[in-house]
This record gives sequence, C-alpha cells and structure tokens, in this order.
Amino acid sequence: MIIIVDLLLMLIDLTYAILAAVVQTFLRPRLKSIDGELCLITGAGGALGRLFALEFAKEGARLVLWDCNAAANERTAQLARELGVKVHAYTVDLSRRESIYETAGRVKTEVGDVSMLVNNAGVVAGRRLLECPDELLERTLLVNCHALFWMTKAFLPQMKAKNHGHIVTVASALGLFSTACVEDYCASKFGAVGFHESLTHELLAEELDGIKTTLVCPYIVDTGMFAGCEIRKELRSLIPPLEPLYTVQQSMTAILAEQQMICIPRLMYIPFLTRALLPWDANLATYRFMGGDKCMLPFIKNVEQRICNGHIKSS
Ligand SMILES: NC(=O)C1=CN([C@@H]2O[C@H](COP(=O)(O)OP(=O)(O)OC[C@H]3O[C@@H](n4cnc5c(N)ncnc54)[C@H](OP(=O)(O)O)[C@@H]3O)[C@@H](O)[C@H]2O)C=CC1
Ligand SMILES: CC1=C(/C=C/C(C)=C/C=C/C(C)=C/C=O)C(C)(C)CCC1
Repeated sequence: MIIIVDLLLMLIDLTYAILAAVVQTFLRPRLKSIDGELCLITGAGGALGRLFALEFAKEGARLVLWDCNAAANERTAQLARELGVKVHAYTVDLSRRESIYETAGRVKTEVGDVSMLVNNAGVVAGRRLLECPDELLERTLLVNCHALFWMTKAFLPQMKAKNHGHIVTVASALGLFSTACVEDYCASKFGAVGFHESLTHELLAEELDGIKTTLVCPYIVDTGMFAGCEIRKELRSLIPPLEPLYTVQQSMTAILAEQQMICIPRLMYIPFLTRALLPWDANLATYRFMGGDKCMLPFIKNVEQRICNGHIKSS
C-alpha cells in the first residue's frame, strides 16, 4: 500500500519537475545576489576564467583567483580590482594534490571561507593517443578531473558547516558526447560530469539544500584552446564557435539562477540526448554528415604545427 502512495507522490513530483522546467525555459529566471560572497575561480588567468572573474566582480563578489600562470592571473586580478572588489591571487599547480591542499590552507587563513567555487581550469593534450607522451595524457585527467576531488575536499567542509555555498563545474559538451582524437579530454570531462552529478546527489541526500551545484557544458569557444577544431563547412554558420563573453554570461545566468546544468548553446542538448536514445550507428551517421567525426583533425594538425615551430614543447 505504501509503495502505491509513494508511486503517486513520485509521479506528482515528476510531473511538477517537467512542467517547472518547461515554464522556466520561457520565463526570465530569478537571479540570486552574490554580493560579498567569497568566490574562488581556477584557471583565472585563462580566457574564460578571466571573464568569469570580471562577471563575479561586477556582481560584488570578493575574489580568490588561482592559476599556474602567475602573470596572467595577476593581470586578471588587476582588472577585477579596477571594478572595486577585493581580490587575492594565488599561483598553484592543479595537477598536484599537495599544491591544491597547501594553497587551500593559505586561503583559509589569509582570506577566509570560500562560499562559491568555480572549477574552470582545464587542459587538453591535443595529440593522437598513440603519439602523445603519457605524462600529457595524465595531466589532462589530473587537472580536469582529479583536481575536482581535491578542490571539493578542501572547500566543501566550510560550506557544509553553514549549509551555504555553490560549486560550479566547467565541463564541456565533450563531457556529454564524444568525438575522435580527444580521448584524454573526453575521459576527463565525462569524469567531471559524473563527479558533478554524484556530488549533487550526495548533497541532496544529506539535505544540504543550501549548497548549490551548476554544471556548465559549452560547445567550442573561441578562446584558442581548440584552435582549428571545426565541423562541416556548410553547417559552421548554423553552429558557430561561441564567443567567450557570451559563454560566460550564459553560464553566469545559470549560476545565479541556481540552475543544475547548462548546455551552451541549447542546441547541444540534442547530441546529448541522441547519444543516449539512438543506436551507435545512427549517431555515427549524423556525426559523419555534420563533420563531427573528424572535427578535431585540423586542431591536432595545428598543435603539431605549433610544436614544429617551437611555439609549444613536444612533451
Ligand atoms: N575553449 C573551448 O573551446 C572550451 C573550453 N571548455 C573548458 O572551459 C575551461 C576554460 O577554458 P579556456 O578559458 O578556453 O582555456 P584557457 O587555456 O584559456 O584557460 C585555462 C587556464 O587554466 C590554467 N591552467 C592549466 N593547467 C593548470 C594547472 N595545472 N594549474 C593551474 N592552472 C592551470 C591555464 O594556464 P596556462 O595557460 O599557463 O596553461 C589557463 O590560464 C576549461 O575547463 C575548458 O576545458 C569547455 C568547452 C569549450
Ligand atoms: C561531435 C559532434 C558534433 C561536433 C561537436 C564539436 C565540434 C564539439 C567541440 C567541443 C569542444 C571543442 C569542447 C571543448 O570543451 C556536432 C556537429 C555538434 C554534431 C554531433 C556530434
């Protein structure tokens, strides 16, 4: 008898959740205030990280900026300070667990409790699997995936103590569906998506409803990280690479609306769904038609060229 009641309650919840999601698609979401929150952004010296920092600064958040590139990070810090917020920049190597824990300890004593964590830093090997040095493949997993464990272990306890916080995972469309020649990246971003989902379940199971999570899954963004990656010529104007500022503004709206997940552009929900719904060969046929199967080849060529020209190291 109890199971029948539970089943009915579940069906009501399910219907409500679907209707709410449909309605929210058409309504302007209510955005929360983050004025005075302490927000830590990783990869803050990079393209999206810098824009995230400036958007959080505009919302009045105090910033803690992490990056391995001290000069680029300091530049972001300067730009954010010009917007009138307090900024603390730290040089850290996210591929090293001890570096994360040590820097997290310094943040706790020197600045205070972080209430918003934006795990944005990311890398890609950009080589064919069989030609890629092992260390480079490992680095992608360490930075894009393992660092999420250590960052969360370092900062979640403070959030739990107050039942207040927000953890943002910048993953990728390539964490939801995959393509050729980016095995390291897809493995790490699928890992990041799984991490985000499991953490979200854990927080809800513990009734820590004051700690929010948001997963950000963009398509190619014009930051240079995937320079050369392209789909079939005729379809490029239909799904062009994203502008970095647009990507960050869309992500900010999702974060401030406490949205669980965002695909940018929305069109990316389609390959995400079809990957699960259609047979492998049907997906393959659409990938081939759209040039999704070989989209990374010019990117890999580009990286090879930059190695030849000495612009990047071979290992
Ligand atoms: N660009 C794109 O097309 C897309 C990007 N994304 C994701 O968005 C995020 C930001 O990407 P984007 O801004 O384009 O990339 P960038 O390369 O511009 O920025 C990444 C930043 O992270 C830093 N970083 C790299 N490794 C480490 C490390 N071990 N420790 C500390 N910092 C590190 C980089 O430093 P340095 O430059 O010195 O290496 C850089 O400043 C990434 O997670 C990426 O995977 C998702 C979808 C599409
Ligand atoms: C595979 C594939 C596509 C191409 C996707 C691309 C090119 C994604 C690139 C993403 C990047 C660079 C993410 C970085 O984090 C299409 C055309 C949407 C159709 C469906 C299959």
